[in-house]
Amino acid sequence: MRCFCRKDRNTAEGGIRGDKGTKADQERTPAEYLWRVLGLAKLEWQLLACAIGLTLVTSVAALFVPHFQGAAIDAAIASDKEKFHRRAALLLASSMGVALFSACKGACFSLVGRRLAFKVRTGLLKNILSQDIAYFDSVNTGDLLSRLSYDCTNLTSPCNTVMSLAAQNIVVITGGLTMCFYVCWRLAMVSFAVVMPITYLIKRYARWSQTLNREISAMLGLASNVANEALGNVRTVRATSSEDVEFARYEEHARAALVAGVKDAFGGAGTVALTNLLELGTSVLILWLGGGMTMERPDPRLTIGALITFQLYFNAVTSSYTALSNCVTSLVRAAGSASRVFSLQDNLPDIAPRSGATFAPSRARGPAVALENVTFWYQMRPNNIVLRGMNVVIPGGSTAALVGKSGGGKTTVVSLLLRYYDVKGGAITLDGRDIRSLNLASVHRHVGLVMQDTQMFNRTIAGNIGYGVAEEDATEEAIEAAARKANAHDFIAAMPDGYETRLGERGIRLSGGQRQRLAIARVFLRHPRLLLLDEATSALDLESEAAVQSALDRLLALGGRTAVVVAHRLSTVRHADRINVIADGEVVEGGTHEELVAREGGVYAGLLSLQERKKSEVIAE
Ligand SMILES: Nc1ncnc2c1ncn2[C@@H]1O[C@H](COP(=O)(O)OP(=O)(O)OP(=O)(O)O)[C@@H](O)[C@H]1O
Repeated sequence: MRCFCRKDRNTAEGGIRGDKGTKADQERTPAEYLWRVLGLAKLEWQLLACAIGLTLVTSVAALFVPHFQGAAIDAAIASDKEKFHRRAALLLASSMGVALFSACKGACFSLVGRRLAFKVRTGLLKNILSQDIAYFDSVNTGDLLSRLSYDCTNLTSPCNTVMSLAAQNIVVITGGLTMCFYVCWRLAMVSFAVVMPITYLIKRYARWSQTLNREISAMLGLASNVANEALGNVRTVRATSSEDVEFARYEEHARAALVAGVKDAFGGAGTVALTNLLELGTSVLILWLGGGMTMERPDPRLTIGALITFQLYFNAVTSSYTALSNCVTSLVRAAGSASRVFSLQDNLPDIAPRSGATFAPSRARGPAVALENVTFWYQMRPNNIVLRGMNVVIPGGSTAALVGKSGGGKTTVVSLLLRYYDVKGGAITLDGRDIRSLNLASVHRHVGLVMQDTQMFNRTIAGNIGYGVAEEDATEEAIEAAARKANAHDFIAAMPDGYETRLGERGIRLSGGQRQRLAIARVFLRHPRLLLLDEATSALDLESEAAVQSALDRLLALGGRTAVVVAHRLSTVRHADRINVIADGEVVEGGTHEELVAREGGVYAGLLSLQERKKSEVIAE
């Protein structure tokens, strides 16, 4: 934790970060947390009102139990049978009332708690998904999963116990104290002197426990990240026999969480032991003083029944007080988790996905795209200027290629066109309108994307092709037609379950070329106006490349669209209307294939001859 705090906030992992930079993580006090949870609980007001009503009834009924118990004992000592039977019947009725009402009350609070947990969890995931891509560059998935599971549980689990216990115990404490003073004020004055030291002890422990629990959350987040990474890359782990290394990394973080948990457990046990000791000591004191009062002759100040009644009320008050203090402890502890959940839930992304004007490109041709003097760097590497005043003009309906050496900034241009990030200087326009003024969802509706490493979901093939397309457009026929155009139908039809075949996590049950063809089918189904192809064939072997390339050519031949093609292999962009050669974040050359080849000593001509030489070497081999 200390190392984490020492890191440069610009590039450190974790914390809340938007597209424009880091944001302060909000610290919440237990009171603020309580207020916030009550705000959420307000939405369940009918159930909550019912639960609180039942709590009051239960607590009042519980207050009568010791009274009837003491009265019955006094009647038994006085050998008054009739009075004894009446008191015993009242005792039975009040005990049965307590049992019944407390069961109903428990069910109501439990329902409120579960509904709260559901709201917090779903709200959090919704908010995580709307965060800026810059945020995902800086966090690890394990930490997010830990916030969604561990912190959400930690945050909401005290809710139902706290709300249930707080209401009940406040009634018991108020009523119990009144009854204690009513039965014997002298004994009451002596007994309640223990309250102060107990309060102090519990307060100290709660603060310490909060720090420890924040540390546990952070460590579990790190551990979960290691597990997530190791399981996601399990093939690499196996191929390099690194199971022990990954296990050791996981164990290190899990052990740190365990050590903090053990400290918390010992601290909690110590506080409970001291509190109990104080309570037991006071009980002995009550017995000693009260017993003396019952033995006074000829007029004892206290009957034996009254002493027992007092003792029962005192026990009820102290155990309610301890329960109430535990509520405070768990609230303080939950405040640590609350800050991790609510700070993320409150964070509005810098790039608002739902605001802005609707984008509607013409159906006849795709949108005109322009990069005007664009400057850009990534938040995580502010010293590495990726684009330095880049200018690219792509007329509507044309195909523009971006080529150049690795690391030049080609994929970054695609990310900016998708508005994963906002430019730091200059502007990107679609049909002359700044992309920042447009509604992001309406832009994405018209974009078809094929990346080098296509992402698939653990759903059926049909579900993957229809991903992100409105249900009415993703009919069986439309999906099959798209798959045929993408050269994917044959291999899909050869599978026993056809279009219903499940792909496994990240589409692991398909080859790279097959995944690419599904991605192309997905694009066919979307009828995009703007096509973005980022190194779509560069990770494939020659045979897969041919199948994918012919599907891509079919895609590019569709009318009414603008295309931006990023390619390593220059043969794939030969027919582009304009080829932009990018180096060090700038366009250093531009023109058609023929124009660029004709340029003596040009970068493109150099790259092309290098690639031709390599190809002929491979063929010769
Ligand atoms: N998410 C990121 N955070 C920080 N730096 C990044 C990020 N993505 C890319 N970079 C850096 O930005 C620069 C440009 O990367 P980019 O991926 O745009 O290049 P490219 O021309 O597409 O390369 P390639 O052809 O190898 O894909 C590189 O220096 C890279 O290290």
